[in-house]
Amino acid sequence: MYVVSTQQMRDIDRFTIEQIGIPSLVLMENAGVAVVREIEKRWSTGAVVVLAGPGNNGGDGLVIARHLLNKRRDVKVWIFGEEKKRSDDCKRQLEIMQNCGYAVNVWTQKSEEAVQTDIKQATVIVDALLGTGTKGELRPPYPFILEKLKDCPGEVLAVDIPTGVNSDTGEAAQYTVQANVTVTFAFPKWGHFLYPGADYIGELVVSDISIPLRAIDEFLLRDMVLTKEQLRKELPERRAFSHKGTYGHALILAGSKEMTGAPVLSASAGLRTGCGLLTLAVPESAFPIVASKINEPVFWEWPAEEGRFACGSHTLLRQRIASFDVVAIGPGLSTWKGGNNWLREIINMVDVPLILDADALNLLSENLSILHEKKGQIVLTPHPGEMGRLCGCSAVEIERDRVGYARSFAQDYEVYVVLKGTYTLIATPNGKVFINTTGTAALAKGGTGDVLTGMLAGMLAQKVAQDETIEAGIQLAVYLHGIAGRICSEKSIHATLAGDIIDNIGPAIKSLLVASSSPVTDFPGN
Ligand SMILES: NC(=O)C1=CN([C@@H]2O[C@H](COP(=O)(O)OP(=O)(O)OC[C@H]3O[C@@H](n4cnc5c(N)ncnc54)[C@H](OP(=O)(O)O)[C@@H]3O)[C@@H](O)[C@H]2O)[C@H](O)CC1
Ligand SMILES: [K+]
Repeated sequence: MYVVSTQQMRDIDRFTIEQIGIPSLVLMENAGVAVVREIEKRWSTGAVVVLAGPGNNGGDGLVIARHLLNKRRDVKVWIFGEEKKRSDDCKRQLEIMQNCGYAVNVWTQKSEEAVQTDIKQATVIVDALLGTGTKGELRPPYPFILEKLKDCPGEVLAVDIPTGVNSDTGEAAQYTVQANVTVTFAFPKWGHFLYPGADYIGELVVSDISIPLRAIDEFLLRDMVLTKEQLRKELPERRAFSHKGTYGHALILAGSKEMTGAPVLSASAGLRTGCGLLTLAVPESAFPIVASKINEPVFWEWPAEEGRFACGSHTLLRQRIASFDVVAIGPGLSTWKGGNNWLREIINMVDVPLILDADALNLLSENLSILHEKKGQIVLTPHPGEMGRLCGCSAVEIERDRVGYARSFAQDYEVYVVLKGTYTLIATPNGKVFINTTGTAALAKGGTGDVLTGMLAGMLAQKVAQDETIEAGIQLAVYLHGIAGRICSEKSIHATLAGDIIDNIGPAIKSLLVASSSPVTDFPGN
């Protein structure tokens, strides 16, 4: 499913109206009807209050009110903002309401009590105050109204985006509507997925409003939200007549004397994700402990220096490199003086996909230019702190513009960037960004990153062995990691361990194969 910026959505609207010939009022009618469908599905009885602003978001609200009144629902409508500021389509909708004989209350300072009473009595409040046209902190009277919404007993449905959330950056105003459900139109906007705004969205429903498929090519849409429907087709096949060689051979370089758990987590996750063979290289001083914890990988005792990978030991790798379909480096590695050179030799040698995680990213950040010496594709999996070190800024700055940092880094260095977070981003060397929404707070624990690295290695090994491109493999691993986390969180969001995620990779893969009735499927170009 494509995700768009506010400007892209505006351009697509204009194209649909001017070039395709669908009048703006038809788009608005479709938007309103789509919201009514969701209201009827969730709240088939009870009083409704529609709060409408002066722009087209308010216009949508008036359409919603009209259709609900046509169904004889108990609806109170309030319109806010100065009369002279009303958009043309909002004015049209007001006239239509009058022609239908339906009352619309116009907000004035004196209406405070009446609005408050209506809000208190409502089963559902429709927030059609401001949508994608919002700029900056909310001006009066909106803060007052939103303050009242905080204590309302009913639920809130936001039209397009909750009032107060910036639809591009996800910034939230001091007063922001906390929605239970947000119904957006045609395509989700970036602000639906970026923190803190994403926390105000509730369930997200994307509804078709007659935007034509042609708009996708016309505006070169390329950024996407990962969906089950799309990824299901990408899952590597498991054929009856096959053997372990069919599903690829992954090499993971991980661990140090002090960190013996990370290699185990990564290797188990890789094998559970389905690769045929996995070789786990660990420094020889860590080998006895690691080997006592896991049976399935092939082990490789790497010469050690002070309990971590010894420098100057690459000849061994050079001799064996051709047997691997993917290489992952990083979990539990630790950092050391000269480590950047150690990594540089590997980057120079490996011509299959190379995943760099954790301390491999920290070693890399000492001298990023080694990325230009790469022979194959590189996948970096930073969390915001590691991304900050790579970009020379703080994690806070990264979080302020996750999409921008991930996209430009991936393009500048021609690598894939998997920027971890509640909604993990995947940025590609050619400038696309994918967003994954399957994350859960259960994953906010040490070791889950090691699991993701293993899953990436396991999935990419299969893709490479089957001569497929790695982009979908990266998407699948990230998506399934989140689903496995979600399955764990059904038991306990607090108590989930990284190992539990591994145990649920199987159920996660299985769930991908089950068709869902996800509401975020009703959009063009899926
Ligand atoms: N394809 C679609 O997605 C369709 C979407 N529709 C709906 O249209 C809105 C966008 O409508 P627009 O008229 O562009 O903008 P809004 O209604 O969101 O808001 C404009 C008014 O809000 C005022 N405003 C802006 N910022 C603030 C603020 N911080 N405080 C108070 N008031 C604010 C603004 O006033 P200005 O003085 O700033 O100009 C405007 O009065 C979209 O979200 C969808 O819901 C279409 O209906 C169908 C197609
Ligand atoms: K809104």
